[in-house]
Amino acid sequence: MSQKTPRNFFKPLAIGAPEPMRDLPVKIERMIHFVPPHLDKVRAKVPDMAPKVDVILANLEDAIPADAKDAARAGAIEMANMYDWQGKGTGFWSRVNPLNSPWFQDDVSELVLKAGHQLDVIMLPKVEGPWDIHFADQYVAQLEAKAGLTRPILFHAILETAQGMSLVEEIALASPRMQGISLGPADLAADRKMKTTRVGGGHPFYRVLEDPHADGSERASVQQDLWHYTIARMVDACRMAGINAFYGPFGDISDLDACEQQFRNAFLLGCAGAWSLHPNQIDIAKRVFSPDPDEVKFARRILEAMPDGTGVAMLDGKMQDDATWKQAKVIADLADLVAAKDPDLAAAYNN
Ligand SMILES: C[C@H](C(=O)SCCNC(=O)CCNC(=O)[C@H](O)C(C)(C)COP(=O)(O)OP(=O)(O)OC[C@H]1O[C@@H](n2cnc3c(N)ncnc32)[C@H](O)[C@@H]1OP(=O)(O)O)[C@@H](O)C(=O)O
Ligand SMILES: [Mg+2]
Repeated sequence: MSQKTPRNFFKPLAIGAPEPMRDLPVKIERMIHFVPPHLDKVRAKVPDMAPKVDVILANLEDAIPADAKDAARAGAIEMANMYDWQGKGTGFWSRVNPLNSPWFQDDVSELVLKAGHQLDVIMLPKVEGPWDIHFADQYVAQLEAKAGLTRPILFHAILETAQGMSLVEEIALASPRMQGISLGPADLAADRKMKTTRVGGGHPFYRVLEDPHADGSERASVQQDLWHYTIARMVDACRMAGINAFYGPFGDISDLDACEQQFRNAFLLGCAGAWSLHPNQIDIAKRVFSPDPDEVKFARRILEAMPDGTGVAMLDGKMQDDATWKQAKVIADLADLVAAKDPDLAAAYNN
C-alpha cells in the first residue's frame, strides 16, 4: 500500500493552506448535538444551547429533505455567526452530504469559504475508505488557502458502510485532519443487511439461550449487544491513530433508559462521546461521558499511591500497578477537562 513519508504526511496540500496540526486540540466532546439548520425555530435556539453543550453540529445530510438542502446549508452558515464559537469553546461542526452526492461540493465550498473561521470540524458521512479522506483533504486545503484560513479544519468520519468498517484503521490514519470517528448504526445495519430498523441499542431477537434443562423447564436467555464488535474495533482503530471514537445516534428518542445504556456501553468501551439528536439526550450524554465522581476519587488515589506511575500498591483490596496507573490517568485527566467546563461536576469531583 503506497504511504506518504512521515515528513510529507504533515505537508499542506495546497499552497497557502494552513499547516496541518501535529497534535489535536484537547477538548471534551461528550455530546455532538445535531441541529437541523433549515428549521428557523430550532436554529434560533443555538445561542442559548451552545453554552450548555460541548459541540453543536449543523446537519446537512440525512434527516434534511432533498428540497431543503440549500436552506440547510444557508442555515449552517448563519449558525456560524450566531455564537462566538472560537472564543467560548463550544465546538462548531457540520455534517456535509456524501462525497458522491450532488450537494457535497456546495456544502464544503460554502462552509469553508463563508464559515471556515468558525468551523472546527467537517463530519464526512458514508466514508468507504482512505481515498474519500484524501480527496476531501486536498479539496478543503484548496478552499482554506482561498479563504485565507490560518487554522486547519478537522475531519470526523462516520463508520456506516461495510467497506468503511473493513478499512477503519486506514481511514483513521488517512490524514492529519482526522479528529475522530463515529458509529452510524442505521446506515451500517442497512449496508450489512442486518435485519433491524432500530438506530442503535439492542434487539429482542439477539440473545443467547442456556442449555436445555433435564426437567424440560424454561431455558433462560439473555439479550446481547449487537454493537460490541463494531464499537470495540472502531475504538482500537481510533486509539491506534491517536484520535477519539464516538458512539453516534440513538434513535428511540422516547426511551431515555435504553439511550443511557447504549451510551454507557460505548463509554466503558472507550468512546469519548455520543450524538444527541434531541434536547432530552443532552443531559444523558453529559452524565454518562463525564467520569463518575467516585471513580475520579479512586483514580486520584491510585495516582497518589504511585507518584511516578511505577510499582505496585493495594487500595481497598485491589492491586494497583503501572497499568492501573495509566487507566487512572485517563479518568483523572478527563475529569480535569470536565471540571473546567462544568462547575457542578467540578464540585462533585473535589468534595
Ligand atoms: C440515523 C443516523 C442519523 O443520521 S442521526 C442524525 C440525523 N437526525 C437528526 O439530526 C434528528 C435531529 N432531531 C430532530 O430533528 C428532532 O429532535 C426530532 C424530529 C427527532 C423530534 O423533533 P420534535 O418532534 O420537534 O420533538 P419534540 O416535540 O419533543 O421537541 C421538543 C422541543 O425541542 C425542540 N427540538 C427538537 N429537536 C431539537 C434539536 N435537535 N435541537 C434543539 N431543539 C430541538 C423542538 O423544536 C421543541 O421545541 P419547543 O418546545 O420550543 O417547541 C445515521 O447517520 C446512521 O445511523 O447511519
Ligand atoms: Mg448515516
